[in-house]
Amino acid sequence: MSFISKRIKSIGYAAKGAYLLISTEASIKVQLAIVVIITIVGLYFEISSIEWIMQTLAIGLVMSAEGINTAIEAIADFIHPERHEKIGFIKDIAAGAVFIASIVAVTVGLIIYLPKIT
Ligand SMILES: Nc1ncnc2c1ncn2[C@@H]1O[C@H](COP(=O)(O)OP(=O)(O)OP(=O)(O)O)[C@@H](O)[C@H]1O
Repeated sequence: MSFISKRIKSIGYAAKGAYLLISTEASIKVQLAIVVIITIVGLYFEISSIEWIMQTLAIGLVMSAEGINTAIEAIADFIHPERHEKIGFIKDIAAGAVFIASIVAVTVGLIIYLPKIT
């Protein structure tokens, strides 16, 4: 198989993964709803290109972290379905990464919108 067709196949698997994430993970569905709301808010306040870029990066950061967290949870449950202190620790730090990304995203949102509503 050529380099190009291999890469195209990989993009197909990745797109399938994104679909699986959106169709199975409740937290990603909530984040997608937030994407729709924040996009409407951005259009309403006519935010600048830089603000759109910051907002898009913040959302992408959270959703990517959530996807990786979901994958880590799935691996943990697959390799060790029973409760174990180490599995709890691994899941907690993976969730911690999503928490940090979410704080960054909220901070970006506050920097963009607080001056517009005060
Ligand atoms: N096998 C386990 N052993 C020890 N602690 C666990 C185990 N599974 C989960 N936990 C604890 O429960 C928390 C929640 O884990 P869980 O896998 O249910 O994730 P979640 O955030 O509820 O995600 P989701 O709703 O997508 O499944 C973990 O962060 C960890 O503290």
